[in-house]
Amino acid sequence: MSMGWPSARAGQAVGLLGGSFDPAHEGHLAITREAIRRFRLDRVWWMVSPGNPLKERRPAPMAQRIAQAETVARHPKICVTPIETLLGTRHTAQTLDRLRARYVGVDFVWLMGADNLVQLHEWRDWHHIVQTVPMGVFARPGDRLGARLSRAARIYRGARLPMRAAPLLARAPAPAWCFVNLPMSSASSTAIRAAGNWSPCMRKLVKA
Ligand SMILES: Nc1ncnc2c1ncn2[C@@H]1O[C@H](COP(=O)(O)OP(=O)(O)OP(=O)(O)O)[C@@H](O)[C@H]1O
Ligand SMILES: O=C(O)c1ccc[n+]([C@@H]2O[C@H](COP(=O)([O-])O)[C@@H](O)[C@H]2O)c1
Repeated sequence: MSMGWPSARAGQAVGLLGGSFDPAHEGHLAITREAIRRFRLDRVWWMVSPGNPLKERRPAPMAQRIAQAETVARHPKICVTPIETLLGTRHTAQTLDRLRARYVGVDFVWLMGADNLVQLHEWRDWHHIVQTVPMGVFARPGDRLGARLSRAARIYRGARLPMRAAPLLARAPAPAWCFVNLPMSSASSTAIRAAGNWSPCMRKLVKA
């Protein structure tokens, strides 16, 4: 398990999938594979969050979520990282500012599911986020319409790129975003927790 700083060179395009990963699942992997292919990304960092500022529930311990996410991230371009813990940040706007200062010349793309576009206007400094990083948004069951009608989508409708321009997203000046209509995955951490599947999966990991 790598708990250090992930590597990236100037000129590379790096997707950032921030999340609780409590636990990680096939939905995370599916959107990451699509992002790599459609946005021509060199790497995707799964940024395992110390805790979503809008969620009251405390997630499982960081080391446990990282270890489990690494078993799901079966792709040579995915790096699972606790980088927000290293940076000492929790809000995405601040994380992005720190990453840009540390990884000069790297083109970052923010990746998220449609459920997060629906509530993006509740995030701290959300206009700053949209205006400084291109974003790839992925359809999620139940959230497609809500995402289309969301405040962020309406305010920034002029910055939406058509799918045929997806290969240019990482190099596009913000604001710029793409909505990806992929075969949707109904996987969710909430469903896994509700089914009580987190603990058995960790027991297997501990034994291995
Ligand atoms: N099945 C999915 N389809 C599209 N996007 C997804 C899917 N699962 C997760 N995501 C996106 O991945 C990011 C990280 O998600 P997160 O770790 O919170 O998982 P989650 O399944 O949404 O968790 P929870 O159910 O606890 O809210 C978010 O931007 C989320 O929208
Ligand atoms: O910055 C904020 O205000 C903010 C509010 C809600 C969520 N986020 C980020 O959105 C990402 C997805 O969160 P989650 O819990 O849906 O996996 C994760 O990186 C969070 O830190 C960020």
